[in-house]
Amino acid sequence: MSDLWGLNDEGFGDVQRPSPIGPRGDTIPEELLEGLNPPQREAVVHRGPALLIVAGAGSGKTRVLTHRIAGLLATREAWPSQILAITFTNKAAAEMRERVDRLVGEESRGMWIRTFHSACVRILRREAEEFGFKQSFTIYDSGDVRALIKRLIKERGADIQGLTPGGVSSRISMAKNELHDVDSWARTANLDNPLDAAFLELWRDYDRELRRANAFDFDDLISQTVFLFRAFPHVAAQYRKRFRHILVDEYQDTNAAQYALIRELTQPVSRTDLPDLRADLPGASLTVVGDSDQSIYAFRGADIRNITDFERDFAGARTILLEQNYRSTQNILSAANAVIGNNFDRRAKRLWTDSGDGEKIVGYTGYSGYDEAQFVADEIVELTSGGMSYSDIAVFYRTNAQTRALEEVLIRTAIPYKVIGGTKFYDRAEIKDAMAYLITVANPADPLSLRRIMNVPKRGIGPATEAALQAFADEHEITLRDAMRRVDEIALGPKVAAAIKDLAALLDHWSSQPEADPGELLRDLLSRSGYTDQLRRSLDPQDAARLENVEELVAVTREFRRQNPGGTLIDFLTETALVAAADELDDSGGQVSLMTLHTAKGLEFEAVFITGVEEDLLPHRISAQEPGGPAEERRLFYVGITRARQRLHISLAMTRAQFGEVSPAVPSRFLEEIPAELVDWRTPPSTVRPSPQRALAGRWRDEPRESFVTGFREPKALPKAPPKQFANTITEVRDNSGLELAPGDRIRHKDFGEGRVQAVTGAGAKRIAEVLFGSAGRKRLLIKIAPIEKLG
Ligand SMILES: Nc1ncnc2c1ncn2[C@@H]1O[C@H](COP(=O)(O)OP(=O)(O)OP(=O)(O)O)[C@@H](O)[C@H]1O
Ligand SMILES: [Mg+2]
Repeated sequence: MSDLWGLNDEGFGDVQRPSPIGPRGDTIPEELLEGLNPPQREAVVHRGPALLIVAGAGSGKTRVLTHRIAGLLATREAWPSQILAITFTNKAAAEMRERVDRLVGEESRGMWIRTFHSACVRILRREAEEFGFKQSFTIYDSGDVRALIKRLIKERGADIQGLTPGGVSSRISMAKNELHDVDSWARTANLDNPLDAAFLELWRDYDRELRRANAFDFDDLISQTVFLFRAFPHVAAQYRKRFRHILVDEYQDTNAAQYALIRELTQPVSRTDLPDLRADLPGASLTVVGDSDQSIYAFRGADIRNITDFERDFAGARTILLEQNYRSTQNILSAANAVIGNNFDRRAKRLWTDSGDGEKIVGYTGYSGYDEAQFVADEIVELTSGGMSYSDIAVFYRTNAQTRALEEVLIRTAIPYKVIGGTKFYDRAEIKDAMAYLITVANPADPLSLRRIMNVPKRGIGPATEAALQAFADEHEITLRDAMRRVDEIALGPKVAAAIKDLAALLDHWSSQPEADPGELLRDLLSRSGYTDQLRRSLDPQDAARLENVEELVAVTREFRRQNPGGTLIDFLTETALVAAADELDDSGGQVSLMTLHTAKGLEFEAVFITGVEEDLLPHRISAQEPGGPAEERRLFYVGITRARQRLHISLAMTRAQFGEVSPAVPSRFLEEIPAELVDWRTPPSTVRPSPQRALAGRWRDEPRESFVTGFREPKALPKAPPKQFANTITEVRDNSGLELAPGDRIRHKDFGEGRVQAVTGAGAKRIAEVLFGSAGRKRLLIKIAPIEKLG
C-alpha cells in the first residue's frame, strides 16, 4: 500500500521492536510528581489493567491523565506509538499534546492523542479496502445527511408522512450510537407500526446511498470501526497489539458505540489472530477519568452507566477519587455544589478548595436580552480595566440564537470577541461550494458534492440535464461522474454536453493527482471553473464578502500545507471534517470567547458569564418533556459554573426575543438553588421606566417599547412580531469612518444620551472613543459603527 495517508510512519513498525524499558529504569522522575496531591500522585504511579478516576470539576483529572502519559514515556514503559489518548475535542487533544510535550520534550510525536472520531477515521482510512471501501471516502456532516434524507423522503412520496429529515436523521444517529444496523434494529422494532416500517425503509435507502457514494456519516465512523474489529479479528489484533495504554478523558460522555470500541481495543491478543506474535498478550491497560455530574450528552446517547459499571466491566479495576478543586474560589464552588445537590440519584462528592472565598457571584436581570448584553459588555470593560485580558473571559449561553444581542453590543463597545461554534465558517454557502469542489475531486464516487457544484457557477446544466445524467448512471450502474464522462452517449444539446465535458475534464485532471498541494488545487479549481470570476463580476455587495471568505479558505489550505508538509487533499478534508466547535478557540488573539454551555466543557476561564438563566432556555424547553431532561440541564448549568476560576456572573432578561417574537421570560428554577448569600444581585440602571433613549433603542432593535415596562410578575400582553421595518435592522448600515473626534468633544449616543469624549485610540476602522456619559458612565465605542452624532 502506498503511504498516501501518511499512516505507515505512525508506529505500526514500533511494536516490532523490543520492549521499550530502557536504561533509565522504571521510576517516575520526581519532577513529574511534584505539585500533585496524594491521590493525584497515586493515580499517576498506579499500574494495573484498569484505573478509574472519578472526581468533580476542576480537581485535576485531565492534569492527571497528562502526567500519567508523561510518566509512561519517561520511564520508557511505553513507546509514544503505544499510547492512545482520547479527548472530547480536537482542541483538548492539541492542548494535551502541548502539555505532554512540555513535560517530556518532543517525545509525544507518533502518539495518538485524538477524539473518538478522528481516531476512527484514521483506522477506517487505513483499513477501508479490507471491507470494501475506498480510502478516499467522504465524511457527511449533519447538513449533508439531512439533504440526503430529504431527497429520499421526497422520492418516496406520500407513504411516509410524518417523517421529517431532522427526525429521521436523529433517529438513525441514536440507533447507530447504540450499535444497531438496519437489520438488528428491524429485529427489535414493531414493524406493524407503519411509521416504524417506513423509517426502516428510509434508513435502508439512506445507508445504501452512503455506500454508493463511498461515504460515512459521523456516527458510522465509530460503529463501523467496531464492526470492522468484530468482523476481522486479525485487524483488531493489530490495533490491540499496538495500543498498550489507552486513556480516555470525559468518560461520562461516552455512548454505547464508543464504549464498545474501548472494549474491543482492550481485549487480549491471541496468537491465533496474529501468528507472528511470540506469545499471547494481555489486554491494554485502560485509564478513564470522568465526572457523572458533568454528563451532558445523553441526547447523543451518552450513558453514565459506563462510569458506574466500570469496576464490574473491567476486572481488576482500581478507583481513585479526587476531592480538592484547584480551579475555582469557594463561593463559586459552593454555588456549584448547591445546584448539583438538587439532582437525585447521584453519589455525593465533597469538593473543596483552599483558595479562599473570593468575590461574590454577580447577578443581573435585564429588561431585555439587549439590556443583559449591555451588562455583560460593561462588566467586561470593568474587568479588563482591572488588568484582566480579554482571553481570560468567556460568555456562555444555552442556544446559538442568543449570540445576536451579545455580538451587537460587543461590536459597539469595541470589545474583541470570537464566537466558538455557531454559524461556522464551514457552514457558509460559498465555503460549502468550494469544499464540494474539493470533495468531488477527492472522491469521484460522491454524488452529493458533485450535484452541489454541477451548475455552480451557472453553466446551463439544469435539473432536467442532471436527471438525464442520473438516469444514465442508474441504467448503466455507474457513478454520476462516469455518466458525465460518457455524455456523448446521452442525447443532450451540444452546448450543455460541452459544459459537462469541460467540468468532468477539470475534475478528472485533479483527481488524478492525489498528492497535489491542496492550496494550489483549490485556487486552480475555483478559477478555471469560473467560480471566483462569477463572484468578482457580481454587483451584489454580499458577493464581495463571499469572495473574501473563499480566499480565506485558500489561505487555510496554504496554512495546512505549511503545518503538514506533504499533506494531501484527503488529509486536509479529514482535518476540516473533524473541526469540532471548541476547536476554533484561539488563546493568542486576546478575544473574549462566546460559546454554548456544551462547548465549554473541560475549559476554564478567569471570568465567566452565564447568560439567559431563564425557564425555557436553561432548563431548555425541549428538555422539560424528556425524562431526566431537567437533571441533565442542571448538570449543564453545573458545567458552566465550574468553568470559572475567579469571577462568575449570571444573568437573565425579563423579556426575550426568540424566533422573531418577544415574550416575557421567567427566572430559571436553578437560580433559587444558589444560596442567596453567595450572590450580589445588581439592579438595572432604571427599575421603573427606562429613559426614552433606551425605549427607543429597544424599538430600534426590534424589541417593542412595551417590553421595557413589563415586570416579571405581571407581564403585559406583548405584540406578536416586531414591525416589518424594524426586523433585521440589528446591524444598521452606518459608517462614521469620517467622523472626527477628539478628547473634549460632546456627542449624543442613541442609547446612552449625551457624553463627553475622554480619549480616542486606534486607527481607521478600529478607532475607539472612550466616552463618559451622564447616566450610563464610561463606555468604549467603536466610532465607525456606534450610533452617535457629534454635538456642536
Ligand atoms: N495539584 C495541583 N496543584 C495545582 N494546580 C492544580 C493541581 N491539580 C490541578 N490543578 C489545576 O487545576 C485546574 C483544573 O484541572 P483540570 O482541568 O485537570 O481539572 P479537571 O478535573 O479535568 O476538570 P473538568 O472536570 O472541568 O474537566 C487546572 O488549571 C490545573 O492545572
Ligand atoms: Mg478535564
